[in-house]
Amino acid sequence: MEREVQRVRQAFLSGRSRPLRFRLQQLEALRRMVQEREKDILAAIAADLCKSELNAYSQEVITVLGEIDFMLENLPEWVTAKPVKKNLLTMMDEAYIQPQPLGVVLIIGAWNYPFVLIIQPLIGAIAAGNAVIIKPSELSENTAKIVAKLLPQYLDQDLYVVINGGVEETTELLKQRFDHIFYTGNTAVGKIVMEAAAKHLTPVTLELGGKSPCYIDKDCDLDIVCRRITWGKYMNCGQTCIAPDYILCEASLQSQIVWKIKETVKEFYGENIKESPDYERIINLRHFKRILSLLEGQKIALGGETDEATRYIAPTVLTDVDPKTKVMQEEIFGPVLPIVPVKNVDEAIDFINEREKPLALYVFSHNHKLIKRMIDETSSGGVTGNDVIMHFTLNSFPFGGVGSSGMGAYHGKHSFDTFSHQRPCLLKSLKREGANKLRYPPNSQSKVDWGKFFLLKRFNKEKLGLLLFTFLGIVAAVLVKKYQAVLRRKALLIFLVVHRLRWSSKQR
Ligand SMILES: NC(=O)c1ccc[n+]([C@@H]2O[C@H](COP(=O)([O-])OP(=O)(O)OC[C@H]3O[C@@H](n4cnc5c(N)ncnc54)[C@H](O)[C@@H]3O)[C@@H](O)[C@H]2O)c1
Ligand SMILES: CCCCCCCCCCCCCCCCCC=O
Repeated sequence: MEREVQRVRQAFLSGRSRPLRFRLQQLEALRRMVQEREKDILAAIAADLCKSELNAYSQEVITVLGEIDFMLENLPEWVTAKPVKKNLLTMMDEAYIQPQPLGVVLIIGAWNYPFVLIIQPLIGAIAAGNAVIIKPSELSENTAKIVAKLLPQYLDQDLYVVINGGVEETTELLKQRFDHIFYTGNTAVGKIVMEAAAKHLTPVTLELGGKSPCYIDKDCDLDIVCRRITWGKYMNCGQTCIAPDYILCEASLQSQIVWKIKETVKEFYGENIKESPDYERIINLRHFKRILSLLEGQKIALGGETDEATRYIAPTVLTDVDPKTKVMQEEIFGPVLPIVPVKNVDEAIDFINEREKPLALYVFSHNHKLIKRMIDETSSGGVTGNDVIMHFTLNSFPFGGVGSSGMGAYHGKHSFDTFSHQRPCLLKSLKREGANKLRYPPNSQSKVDWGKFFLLKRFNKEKLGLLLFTFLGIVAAVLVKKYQAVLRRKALLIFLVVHRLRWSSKQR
């Protein structure tokens, strides 16, 4: 493992991942890989999650292709150094911020969207000029294998490396030194990753999970609300990090919600859900049993049917759920939707704020003010009002959690920033040493006063104009009387002294 990381580091140190042309070419090659090997990729995702290829394409491949195109379009501007505002002490210097790659990045992916969750951060890491080691989830083994097979056929083989394996391999990998670790998965392992990273002071991005609440106000169109919630909750069989985890609403709305979700389930998946190509299965037996244990002692208002052999759990709704029960203590990550009755929006806000900060928050209402209030008075990674999931699709948004749902963010420019160091660069001349005497010892009150003037004085536009005018006058004088260098310095000095004295007297 150590040798593999060393090999990738050597490749990074060769400098070839840095030029813009190279980054664009690698991103184009990645796009070619996705387009040319689409069938293999979709078959792998389909095998891992019992997912139709159409769904695999719309949930994973579209996002990846969109992200590559967005990077290709914007990268030339993002890599360009950006000049910054200067102060009086640096006004003659060059000052800019230059984004630079961090070095060798480790990307650890989760199984639930096994392709997009490793390829989307990879796109950002390549765009920012890094070398990358990718560790796909071992639970989605078909996708892990196809990615390990295809990437070396399209990308630089020493800069971008896939390492497959389980907990043992990841643990070994985490002992190595990286320049950034990007982890997607559950919060408990997130802590393990952060602890390992701390040993090398490696920065981390943690894309974690949590219980994402969904508040339904009585002032709304329940038909539409329930259709949108049904889509986001049962997509990928509930195994989506930003799926609505539970509903908060007034008790009287529960029966209508159950009825409307029931009707929508029929509309989406037909009479026989098991036969629907659009309804997936639980990833493995451990998760299947974990989800079943959440149903114990609950009032099942819809669904509840299961089949262990195929790891099928029907779209399920629980009503009158007690917040102290197990289903409300952990992230469900399955097709089970508890409804917790609350008296009103105040109680819903308190309920959310008494718990860990979620990855997503959803609120449905015709009342725009109520939605705004919910946003202002709670915290979560992201919010969608009157819909679910959709904020994930907008690559101008930073996607990530807050508090126990994660730290850092990615997508679009935010990925580029996550994998870049914003390096401040100040380029001075070896001339004009006279001005520097101010900061050299021995110090004196007069020097401190000058320092205050240079660093604290704010020039408004008028004064800056006057300064520029004087400066141009001096330059003109210099041109005419080249030999009168002494005079030029004196003129500047007089101007500055007058200004400083006026400023000091105003301060007193
Ligand atoms: N925020 C997001 O973008 C996002 C996306 C998807 C999933 N998630 C969250 O991830 C969770 C589901 O994923 P998961 O955690 O079951 O995925 P997982 O089991 O695939 O684990 C994630 C990664 O962690 C590694 N790992 C597991 N145990 C480890 C250990 N002890 N030490 C080191 N590495 C270890 C795995 O090899 C894998 O690569 C949910 O909580 C979900 O909300 C978050
Ligand atoms: C048939 C055309 C469909 C058009 C696409 C519609 C948008 C689909 C959005 C799917 C988003 C998938 C969410 C992935 C979340 C991954 C992170 C958490 O697990």
